[in-house]
Amino acid sequence: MTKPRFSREDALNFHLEPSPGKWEIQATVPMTTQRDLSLAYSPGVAIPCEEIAKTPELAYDYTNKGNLVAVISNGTAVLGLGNIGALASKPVMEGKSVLFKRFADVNSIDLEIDTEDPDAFCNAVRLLGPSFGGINLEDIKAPECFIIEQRLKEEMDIPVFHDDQHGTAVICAAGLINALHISGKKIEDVRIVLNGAGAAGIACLELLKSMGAKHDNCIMCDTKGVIYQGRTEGMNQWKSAHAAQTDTRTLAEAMDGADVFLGVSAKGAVTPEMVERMAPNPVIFAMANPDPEITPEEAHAVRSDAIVATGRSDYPNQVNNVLGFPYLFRGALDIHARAINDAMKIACAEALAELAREDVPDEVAMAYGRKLSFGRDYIIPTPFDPRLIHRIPPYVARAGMDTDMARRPIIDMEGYEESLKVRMDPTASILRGIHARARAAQSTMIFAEGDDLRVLRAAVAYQRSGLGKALVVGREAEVAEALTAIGMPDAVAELEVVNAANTEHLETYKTFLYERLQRKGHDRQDIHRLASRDRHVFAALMLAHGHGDGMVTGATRKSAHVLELLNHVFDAQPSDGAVGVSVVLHKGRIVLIADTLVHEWPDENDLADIAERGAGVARHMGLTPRVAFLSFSTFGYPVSERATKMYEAAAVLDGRNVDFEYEGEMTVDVALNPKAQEHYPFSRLTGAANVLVVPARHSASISVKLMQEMAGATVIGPILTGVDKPIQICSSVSTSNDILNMAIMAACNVG
Ligand SMILES: NC(=O)C1=CN([C@@H]2O[C@H](COP(=O)(O)OP(=O)(O)OC[C@H]3O[C@@H](n4cnc5c(N)ncnc54)[C@H](OP(=O)(O)O)[C@@H]3O)[C@@H](O)[C@H]2O)C=CC1
Ligand SMILES: CC(=O)C(=O)O
Ligand SMILES: [Mg+2]
Repeated sequence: MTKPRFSREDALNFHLEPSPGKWEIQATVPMTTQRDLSLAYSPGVAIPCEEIAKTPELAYDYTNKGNLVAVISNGTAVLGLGNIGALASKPVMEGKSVLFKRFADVNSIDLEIDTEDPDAFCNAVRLLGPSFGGINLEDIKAPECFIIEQRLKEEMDIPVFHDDQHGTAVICAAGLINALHISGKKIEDVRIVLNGAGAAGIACLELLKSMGAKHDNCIMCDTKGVIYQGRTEGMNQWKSAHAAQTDTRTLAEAMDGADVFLGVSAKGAVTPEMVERMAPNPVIFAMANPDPEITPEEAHAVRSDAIVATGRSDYPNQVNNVLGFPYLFRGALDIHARAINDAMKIACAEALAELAREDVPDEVAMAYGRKLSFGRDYIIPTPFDPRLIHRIPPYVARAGMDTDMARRPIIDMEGYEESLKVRMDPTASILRGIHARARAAQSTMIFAEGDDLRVLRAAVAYQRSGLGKALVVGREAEVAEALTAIGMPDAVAELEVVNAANTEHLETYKTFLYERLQRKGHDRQDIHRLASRDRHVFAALMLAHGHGDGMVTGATRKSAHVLELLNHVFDAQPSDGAVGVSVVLHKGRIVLIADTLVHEWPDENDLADIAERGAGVARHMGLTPRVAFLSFSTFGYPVSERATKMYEAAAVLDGRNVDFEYEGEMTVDVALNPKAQEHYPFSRLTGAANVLVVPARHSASISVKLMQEMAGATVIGPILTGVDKPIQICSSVSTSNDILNMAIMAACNVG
């Protein structure tokens, strides 16, 4: 079994910070003035109430019902953990809610209902109907889940969808369509063994049979073995429907010569011996969570011809319902569906299977750090594929419309697909791309400030996330003590601690430093002190000598001071072409601001350099650069001496033949707002600028910090560019996550 890339405490901390749990609620309307209050609440709120009372359909217009799904569980079959109860299931349900938001912009709330009685459960859910556009039932054990879902579907006029049943079945079907495509077999001919006759198992087999699998070719097993005709022990009506006419009694016997194994049972239920006896090119979907029935390593060890999938994200071929429910509900909500029917499920499965067979665009490859192409290790799209959101819901919506499920059909399908494309926050995929590139680079990262707890957490996270090796500069005993104090004693053995006392390179470092500084007033004693006592200088020396691929520092000292120290080892002066670029992420927008670190008062030539560096960073991040030189005037008005260098900088670039758009001078609102740009039809910008070159370091700092404090923007940087090696300088208020982000920037050398 591959070791998870996180520890128990990582998982607990993830749920504890920044606030307990995984989501919170935000208002979408202004709530500042007396007027806001009287519109949002009494008396203004009475008007939409009256309208909805007259025309219930208007609830989709005047409330959040139409984009709100409840994830509801009683905690009786939580992943493969079993019946752990409603309260303990809450982390999974909160997780499902945030997946809805992240992947399909569906608002979702988790509700845990503390009863195992189907009647009580149904009553509770049915009465909640008016609040939601759909109900996602989750992790409710069989056979109660069948009764519950059936009854709620009859009683409610919105989609009720038990994801463990149908979500799993849809993804399993999509994966199987493609796995059989590769193994050259037909669904009508294959012998299928399915282990786990619960919610997921029954639904998977039902869907596959409706797609052509033959009843006589399918054997279903549970904890008692094969479900055969005439068996009485541990049976129910749903299992009986799939009872096979067979002499086999155990899973092992059933697997003999089988073409397909589908597991929705429990960890380790399948042995290598069972897999060994399967037919040529066997298909093995070991979908139990969190641990599969058999690992891909174990299966491949005995059958190199096997096509293997699991429910996990850390192996290729993740057959997990996360690929389905966000898009099924997106499509259903967008037609104000009454239900999610079989046609919509099959449309989803076919669309997913088709997408995996298509050429994978570079943006997906970039997000995964490797090129994916249809084959044994890529039979199903990956969950972070940005095409899913605009490719799958239209199929679901159309199938719903064709089968009379839509209260409000979509008229302009093309427009709908376009609206889905811009619906998701593009910054997420950009950050993911950078993350994946860092992972592919496997850089050894030097964390200079090993005495700082935030830095230690970031170093541990860097290494445990599989991004590469983390070297921490500090004293061994102090690092060990600090890690233990923050509840990470396991990390002591994982991290390599480096210092002047334990390196064999100190003399080499000192000689190098003396050569650089001997004519700048430093004697040998100063050099010794700098190299062996100053961790910023020591870390920079390691980097300069190739004893690490990048470095992160600055969490404990002011960045100007750190930059001064780094200049002892590297050439990072304004005259050397060094530039600091800060990345501001807010409400789905990404804007780079420069120079936030190096040039105090740049002239027009420096500003042109800064523009080029900024454009370079933008390109590295996967953006097409559009540079604006900012001022408080736009194209010469109001006239001001201070704006001169900003339009002159654009003229300097004219002479450099650069291959990106730039324009200036202009105010920041003109730069960022294409509507405002319409007043200047001669402008060379074809859209909102994404690289803002500001007149001086103070204006850079003010704008970045204002965005951070007032708007709550995420800021990465300043990213130091134009220096020989990847060095990133964090700010002293950085969190461990900010420091990790800087390490990731250094690792994929965006500077
Ligand atoms: N990859 C994915 O997307 C999904 C994976 N799953 C996974 O599938 C599993 C089952 O979930 P769900 O259907 O909701 O749960 P249920 O409780 O409804 O059903 C579990 C079924 O598995 C059977 N079972 C349990 N252990 C074994 C075993 N060792 N050998 C054979 N059969 C066994 C049970 O048998 P019996 O009837 O005899 O008690 C029962 O039929 C879980 O691990 C879950 O995480 C579920 C949904 C989605
Ligand atoms: C993925 C999922 O829903 C489960 O394992 O239960
Ligand atoms: Mg589940």
